[in-house]
Amino acid sequence: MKELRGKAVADAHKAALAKKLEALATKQVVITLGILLVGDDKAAHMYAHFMEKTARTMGFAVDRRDLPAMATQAEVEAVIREWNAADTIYGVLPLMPMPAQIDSEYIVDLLSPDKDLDGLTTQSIGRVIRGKRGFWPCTPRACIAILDHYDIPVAGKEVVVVGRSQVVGKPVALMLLDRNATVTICHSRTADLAAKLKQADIVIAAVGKAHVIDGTMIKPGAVVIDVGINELDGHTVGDVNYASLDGIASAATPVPGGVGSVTTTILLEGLCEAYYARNVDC
Ligand SMILES: Nc1nc(=O)c2c([nH]1)NC[C@@H]1CN(c3ccc(C(=O)N[C@@H](CCC(=O)O)C(=O)O)cc3)C=[N+]21
Repeated sequence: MKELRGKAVADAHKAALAKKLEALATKQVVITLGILLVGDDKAAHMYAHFMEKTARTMGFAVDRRDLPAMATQAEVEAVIREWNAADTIYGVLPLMPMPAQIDSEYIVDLLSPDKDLDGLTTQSIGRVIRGKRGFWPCTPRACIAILDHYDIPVAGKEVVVVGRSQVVGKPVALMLLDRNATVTICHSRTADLAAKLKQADIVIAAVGKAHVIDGTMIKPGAVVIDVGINELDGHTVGDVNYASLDGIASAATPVPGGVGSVTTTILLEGLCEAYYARNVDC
């Protein structure tokens, strides 16, 4: 079974991005990423840390705001309004989930769609549905980047997406539909998940439950893209029991070291696109 490592994909995208940034560095251009973290969700803190570190290493500026778990709606809104109006802020990453007292859907839709790098706003989702250019959610884009990097054909293939979240399941299904796959979306109410999975040439696992899928449920030769990032006995594991795929799947992404390690670079590509979108003459 071929291991679809995210690092090779991230490195290829980073190399192309570094070239673009080199050209901008000569013009003393400062491109700032706004990172908004509210509360103490562990995964959100981890991602904010990865994102800030990678952004600074690549030469971007970062304005990171960590608000306490008891922050008020007004305090969170104030940061988004400030960044919407700030010329040097080209993109914003509002980490999810936010604490229960915050209306995060309202916060997301307050964000200017031109700075919505993670494709969370209603307008960005609408662009995905219409197949229009714009900021599509980064994790689905990372899945597609991995399939492209390893030359895995999608057109005409049976794809089963497991999970129907707004940030992964639904957008990735639409993006694969856009590439002429035949897509089935399975979820917690699907009657016979194993039977559906057995039809799949490509499986996108985006459930958020450790090892909910194993090799007995996979068609021999299928490709498995595992979006899950779960804790199990102190380790990070995916939605798929990776070891059980051996001898069954033809290729699969590991967790960690698969999709997760690509999303950071995809978001920073969007940050650079946002700069060019606003400075078309450059
Ligand atoms: N608006 C928003 N967008 C997100 O995309 C988002 C979010 N909020 N909130 C938090 C979750 C979590 N998340 C991760 C992405 C990559 C890794 C990652 O790079 N993981 C590495 C290492 C994992 C490990 O070593 O534990 C890997 O999979 O190789 C982790 C976590 C994005 N999130």
